[in-house]
Amino acid sequence: MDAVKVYGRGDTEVRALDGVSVGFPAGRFTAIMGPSGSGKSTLMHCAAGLDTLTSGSALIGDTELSTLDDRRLTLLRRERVGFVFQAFNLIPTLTVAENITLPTDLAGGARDDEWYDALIDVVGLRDRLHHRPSELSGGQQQRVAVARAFAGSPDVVFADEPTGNLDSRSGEEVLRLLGSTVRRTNRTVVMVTHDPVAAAHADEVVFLADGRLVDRMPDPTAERVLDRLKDFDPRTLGASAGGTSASGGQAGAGVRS
Ligand SMILES: Nc1ncnc2c1ncn2[C@@H]1O[C@H](COP(=O)(O)OP(=O)(O)OP(=O)(O)O)[C@@H](O)[C@H]1O
Repeated sequence: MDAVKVYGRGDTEVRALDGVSVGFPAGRFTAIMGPSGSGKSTLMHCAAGLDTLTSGSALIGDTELSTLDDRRLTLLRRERVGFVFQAFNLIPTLTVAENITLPTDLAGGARDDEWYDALIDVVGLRDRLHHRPSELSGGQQQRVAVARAFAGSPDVVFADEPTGNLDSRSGEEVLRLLGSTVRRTNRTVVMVTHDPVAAAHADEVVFLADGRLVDRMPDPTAERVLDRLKDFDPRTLGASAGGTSASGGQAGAGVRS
C-alpha cells in the first residue's frame, strides 16, 4: 500500500512519503501528527490535490485525483474541499459575510441559504457579519476562516496548524468549533498539528515518522498523544514502525496504493 512522494533526485532525493496508506473516514475529525519533517504537510497536500504523488493514489470520495487534469482538479478542490491555514488569509476589505461566501461566489455555484444560515450559528458570528476582519480578534478571524472552509458544503476540510497563531483559549474555541462542525454537519476534517492538546480534539490521531504511518490512536487525550510522541526518538523508530498497517474504512479522502 503505497502513497509515495519523492522530492529531488540522486543525492538530494527525499522520500517525504514512503508508502503511506491511510483513509480519513467521512464524518470524522482526524489529526495528523509526527516529528518535524515526517511528511505531515506532504500527506495533506497530496490528499487535498494541492500536490501530486510520485506513486500510489489519492482519492477524495471515489475520485482518483491523478486521473484529473488541472482544470478538473481545480474544480474538485473548489467544490469538494475546504482549507483552513495557520494564517487566516481573510480579505481585509471584505466583510465577514463576504469573506465567508467568496469562494462559493467565485465558483459560481448557487448558495445554499439554509446551510449558510446554520453555519453562521455554528461558528457564532451572526453579530459580526458586517465587520471587517481587522475589527475581530484572532480567534474570531479563524472562526470566519472555518466558516469559509465549510461554506461550499465540501466533502472534506483540511486544516494546517489552524491554531498556530492563536492563544490557547481562542485555539480551544476554534478546535471545539471544528469538532462540533464535523458532528453537526457530518463533514470530514483532517488537521495537521504539532500540539497534543489540539490533537486531543480529534476523533483519531494518525502518527507519521520518516514518511511512514507508524500508529493511530482513536479517542486521543493530550497526555496519551504526548506520551506517544516521546516514543518517536529516531533511535527507537525502527522497532516501533514495524508491522503497523492502517487503511480507513469508508473514506472521505485518503491515499493508498
Ligand atoms: N518542495 C520540497 N522540495 C524538497 N523537499 C521537500 C519539499 N517539501 C518537503 N520536503 C521534504 O520532505 C520531508 C517532509 O516534509 P513535510 O513538510 O511534509 O514534513 P512535516 O512533517 O510537515 O514537517 P513540519 O512539521 O516541520 O512542518 C522533509 O524532509 C522536507 O525537507
